[in-house]
Amino acid sequence: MTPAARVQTAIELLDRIVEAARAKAAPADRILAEWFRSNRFAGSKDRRAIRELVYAAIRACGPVPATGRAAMLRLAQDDPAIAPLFDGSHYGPAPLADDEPVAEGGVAPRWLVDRLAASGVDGTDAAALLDRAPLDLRVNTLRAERATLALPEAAVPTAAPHGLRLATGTPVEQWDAFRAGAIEVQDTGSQLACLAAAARPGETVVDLCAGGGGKTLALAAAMDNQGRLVASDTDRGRLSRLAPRAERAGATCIETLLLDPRREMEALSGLAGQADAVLVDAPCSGTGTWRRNPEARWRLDEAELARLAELQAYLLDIAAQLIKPGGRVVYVTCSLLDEEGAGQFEAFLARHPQLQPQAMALPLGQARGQGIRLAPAHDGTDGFFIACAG
Ligand SMILES: C[S@@+](CC[C@H](N)C(=O)[O-])C[C@H]1O[C@@H](n2cnc3c(N)ncnc32)[C@H](O)[C@@H]1O
Repeated sequence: MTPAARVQTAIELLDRIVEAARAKAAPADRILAEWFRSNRFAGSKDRRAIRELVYAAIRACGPVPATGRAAMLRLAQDDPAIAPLFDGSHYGPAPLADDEPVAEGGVAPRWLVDRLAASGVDGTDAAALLDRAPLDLRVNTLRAERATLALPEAAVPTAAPHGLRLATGTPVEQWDAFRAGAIEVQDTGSQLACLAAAARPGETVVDLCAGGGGKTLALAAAMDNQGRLVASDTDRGRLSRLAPRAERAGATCIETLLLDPRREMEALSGLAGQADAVLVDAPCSGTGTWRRNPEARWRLDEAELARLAELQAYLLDIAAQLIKPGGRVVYVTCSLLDEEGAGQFEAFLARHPQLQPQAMALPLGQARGQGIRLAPAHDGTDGFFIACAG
């Protein structure tokens, strides 16, 4: 494909991504994957270039752009190599007309920029939410040790006790160490959220919103496979991805538990007052993960944020029922908004005066309310709010 044809393809894909974001339909990654699958003439260099253009254009637009072309013209303001490719060549974009609309730049839609600023995230802190994320690994201590693990490429130790960092795009999934379960791909922030849970061998631990088990596997390693680790979620599809991952990782202490939304305690009743620790990695806006998923900021609206905040409070209250006296609730969201972080946790503590905030020994982050906030600009991790009460 010519460079101009790549730009035109990226424009057409952006049109689909914008439409899907408005309709809360397929995410950008899936739209790209489907296009690549059904257009085999695009070689690996074309695919890489198109993906780069699409994601750079998504990052360059704050609010949802009107069209893919307007989004690409916004990117062209930052990248002087793009405008000359609007040359009307075969398969390329039509030449530029006078006064063509250019999409608005910025970090996010205005209402969301305001919410972030109200949570103390603005200027360079806000801009860093759209940085490109590095590739972080967690060495699985059930299979290997960071100090002695040999990998095909040199990796830099991170602040997380078992963490390593590599350049984005390193094909770790093809490495023997990955196939053997010695390493997991996991952002440093996620690893520190698991560290905050301080799970120990022999404990009863509930990972209430376990999803595909990214954090469950880290908890199993911290417990050295000794004790009871219950991974629950309401999403059957996500939860079903945990078993093969656990097998690869050699994690044998995990039980999965599928929950019915709004009837969670029916399945969890046997654990009421039993858990040493409950990790609540709650569904959230994901404002801390825009580095990986920049299009998420086009999908969020105020009603959705309010729905998520209500669900987070509800899940925290379930966690409070599950811990035994002296047990702990560890609350995590990959969001930088106070309504999903410090404010949410403060309200939880107010509803449960028997619980006190607990100190967490984390090597990164800044205090925010009764917890700790990790941020791309300050910590080089995804954004997270992490807090513990017991
Ligand atoms: C942030 S994700 C969890 C990610 C996961 N812990 C990991 O590390 O890979 C939030 C999860 O909460 C789940 N969830 C949503 N509503 C829930 C509910 N009522 N009870 C339990 N889990 C719920 C979602 O299905 C989703 O998997």
